[in-house]
Amino acid sequence: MTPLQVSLALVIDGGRFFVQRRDPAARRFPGLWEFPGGKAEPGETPREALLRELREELDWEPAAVAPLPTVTYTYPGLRVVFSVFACAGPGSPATHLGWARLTRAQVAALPMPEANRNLLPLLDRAEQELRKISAGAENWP
Ligand SMILES: Nc1nc2c([nH]c(=O)n2[C@@H]2O[C@H](COP(=O)(O)OP(=O)(O)OP(=O)(O)O)[C@@H](O)[C@H]2O)c(=O)[nH]1
Repeated sequence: MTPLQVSLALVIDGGRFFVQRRDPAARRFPGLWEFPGGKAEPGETPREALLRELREELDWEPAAVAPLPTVTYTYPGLRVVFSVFACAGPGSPATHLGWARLTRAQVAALPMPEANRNLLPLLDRAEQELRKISAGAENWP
């Protein structure tokens, strides 16, 4: 099974994570909550796919991006490799979907696609990793 490469953003502001609600008419996971992101196109790196999806979905560009460990999850007939990034920056993501900025505990209580249970431990690391790059790197404003 060739895995699907998906890039996801844990967008953090004030200790809260940005989540959006899938279209209730979507074919897969209608009405469930998810992190912004999507499938990589051929030839794209995970980071390029992330930035493109954020631009397309949210009209937003993160000022800081910290890679987190990759998570693999197998749905019936579909293996997905999630490249997860902690993201932060000024400005407000804009989406026509329902959205919210929630604490980790609130995110954990949401109806989400099954794979997202395996992403929850990364929420604890996300802020820590962003702090590291803000301490050392030039990609923080
Ligand atoms: N963006 C996003 N995708 C997720 C999450 N959790 C999860 O299992 N996925 C799955 O990862 C894939 C993301 O691809 P996508 O966002 O480009 O796809 P899509 O839902 O628009 O189209 P699809 O209906 O063909 O799956 C989907 O299969 C989606 O169901 C999540 O939190 N965020």
